[in-house]
Amino acid sequence: MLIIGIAGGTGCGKTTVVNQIINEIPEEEVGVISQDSYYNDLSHLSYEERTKINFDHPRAIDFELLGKHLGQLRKGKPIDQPVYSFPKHNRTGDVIVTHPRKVMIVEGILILTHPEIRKMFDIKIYVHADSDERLIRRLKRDINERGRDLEEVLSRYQTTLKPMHDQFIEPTKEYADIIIPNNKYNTVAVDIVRTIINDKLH
Ligand SMILES: Nc1ncnc2c1ncn2[C@@H]1O[C@H](COP(=O)(O)OP(=O)(O)O)[C@@H](O)[C@H]1O
Ligand SMILES: Nc1ccn([C@@H]2O[C@H](COP(=O)(O)O)[C@@H](O)[C@H]2O)c(=O)n1
Repeated sequence: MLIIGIAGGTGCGKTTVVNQIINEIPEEEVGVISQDSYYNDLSHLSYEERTKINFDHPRAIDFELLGKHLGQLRKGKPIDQPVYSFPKHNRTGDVIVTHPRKVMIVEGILILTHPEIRKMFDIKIYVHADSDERLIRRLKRDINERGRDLEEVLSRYQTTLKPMHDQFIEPTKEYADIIIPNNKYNTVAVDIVRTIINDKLH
């Protein structure tokens, strides 16, 4: 099994890059795990309390469960990947049964911050886009798809997102084997990663 970790700040285009990479790979050959599925279960908190959580700090992630799941996949066992709801700021209680594949891609802002998780990746990729570009993308996406408004996104950006990005996320670029510049769609970089994967598959 080849496990590829894809990190980078919010809105840099991780999900988009992953979708471009797996686009032409048969479903039974590749699997995707999103770090967002591993936000801590916050069912013990009220909705109001959950809105105040710093979701950009490594402590917000259940790395223990993520590590356990990656270990199970390596051993050829399927996992129950939790389903996350951004509008509810919590796990939904549902799971997606994720089967081990020859290539597993793990994507998320904080996945390279954790030493044990980092060690589990055969290839580490960091997707870079400038912070103004990421903020614009995040605004549009969170308003259209994640049930947020302008005030929510900007206030989260100023209070937690930007400081956490500078403190925890951007520094993990140094661990990357490959850095993908993604201010514009980068088809060349996507093709290179696809070639590496195809090499593993055939
Ligand atoms: N290279 C790009 N140029 C313009 N928009 C992009 C690009 N990559 C992604 N987007 C858009 O930006 C938003 C955030 O991208 P997404 O892949 O969800 O980022 P991430 O997973 O890193 O948070 C999405 O609406 C997506 O369509
Ligand atoms: N309830 C939540 C949980 C997380 N976020 C934000 O999501 C971002 C990470 O996801 P990407 O797809 O953008 O990589 C992160 O910056 C958190 O602020 C949220 O808004 N609400």
